Amino acid sequence: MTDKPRSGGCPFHPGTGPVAGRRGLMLGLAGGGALLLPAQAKAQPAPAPLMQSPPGRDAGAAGTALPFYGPHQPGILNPPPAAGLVAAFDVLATTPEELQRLFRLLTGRIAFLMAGGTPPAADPRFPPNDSGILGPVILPDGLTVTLSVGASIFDERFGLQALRPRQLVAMPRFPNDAPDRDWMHGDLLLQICANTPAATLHALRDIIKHMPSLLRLRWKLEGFLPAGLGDASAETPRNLLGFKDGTANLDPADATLMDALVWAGPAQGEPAWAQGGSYQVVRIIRNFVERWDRTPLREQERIFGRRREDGAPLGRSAEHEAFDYADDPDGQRIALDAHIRLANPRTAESANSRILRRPFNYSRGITRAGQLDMGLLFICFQADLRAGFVAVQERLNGEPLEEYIKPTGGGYFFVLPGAAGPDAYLGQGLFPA
Ligand SMILES: C=CC1=C(C)c2cc3[nH]c(cc4nc(cc5[nH]c(cc1n2)c(C)c5CCC(=O)O)C(CCC(=O)O)=C4C)c(C)c3C=C
Ligand SMILES: [Fe+2]
Repeated sequence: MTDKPRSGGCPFHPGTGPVAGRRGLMLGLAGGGALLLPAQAKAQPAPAPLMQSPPGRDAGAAGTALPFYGPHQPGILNPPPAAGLVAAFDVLATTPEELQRLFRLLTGRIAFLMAGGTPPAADPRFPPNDSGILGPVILPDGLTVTLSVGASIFDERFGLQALRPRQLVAMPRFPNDAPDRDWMHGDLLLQICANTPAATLHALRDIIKHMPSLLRLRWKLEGFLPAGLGDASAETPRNLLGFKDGTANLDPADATLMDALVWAGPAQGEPAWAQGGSYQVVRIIRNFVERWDRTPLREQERIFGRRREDGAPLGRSAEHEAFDYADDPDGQRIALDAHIRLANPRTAESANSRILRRPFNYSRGITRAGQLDMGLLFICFQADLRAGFVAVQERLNGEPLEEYIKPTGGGYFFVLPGAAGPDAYLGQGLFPA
């Protein structure tokens, strides 16, 4: 993580915010617990045990608070935890001033939720201050909330047309797509990730409750990973087609690589305010799992170009073995139209199209035809949308995997730069000082 934690309290609940330290952050809770908040998700000792933890939960994990303040928002470089959802909103604000108020309010809620604390008791004649689903003390549980904007926020409503990130448009339809407009686009997107679904839903409900006149939910999808990655050394999680997904991802610990391929700014021709942001692509991709489960293993592996059992590239012996296609020009080992070969042909030219993937699996009931409605909540980040996602997707168009997948929703968004400190707010650069 490149986020630098700073000291800061919640503007709504003074005294509940974290106190910054170089290596870790201590948070005092009303319930009597003391939490060690790791400043960097990797290279940190295990969080200190809590005196008060939810029954049956790993106390250390529940107490983990990730830093919110810094040049970039959280939820991009830190390893994805077990639960992640995306929620797209239409903005009900009608003036630039109301939009600014919305960004300030959102920032305050996110800073509070990520730090954790005790909501103040309310007069019982009024609605409680908190949903209560996490109990009386809100444990951060590795929560990150990442705020992005869609192209529509730059329409005529708020006078922001000249500030639109230059590649931010409504996501177009790709050849294999079956777009469902009820599950697409949005003025704002929140990506909410945590160790448990309860923590993500708690955060979503808190945010919705606190800004009823400013936001309307447009669509939402909850995702999960078989076991949260927790740290970078954890085993690569499997998708719902049974394959390890994330093996050849960019290394988020490589700051030079992140600067070149993930973080946008004037170097990519973006407006100055966008420095430290990133293009976020969300794709809801249904998997036809009934058909997949009746497909021979050899065919499944040919389609991806990797072994199902251990994720090794076909013809190699280990998941993370370095390789390219120079010794396999005719596709004897890895077919020319295998997913990994099209996605990244490993040529000098395709090096520019590498993207940071951060997908979750999803499962949302059944279709009208009585089939399982599950698949991949594909999420990726890049500094340059055309050079990144669009170039990769165009190479994938027509791939054999398409027989088993159907993209139905999602959108293009731009992750706002991080809030520098407690006096700053997300989206601040969009408004005159
Ligand atoms: C446009 C970008 C991509 C989409 C959309 C996409 C969908 C998708 N992918 C899988 C499963 C796997 N993908 C894997 C690798 C991989 N995928 C992409 C891009 C998109 N995938 C890239 C850039 C890569 C890395 C290629 C490389 O550098 O070698 C793998 C292999 C393991 C891994 O490296 O992660 C799997 C498995 C599904 C199921 C899916 C849509 C439903
Ligand atoms: Fe993929």
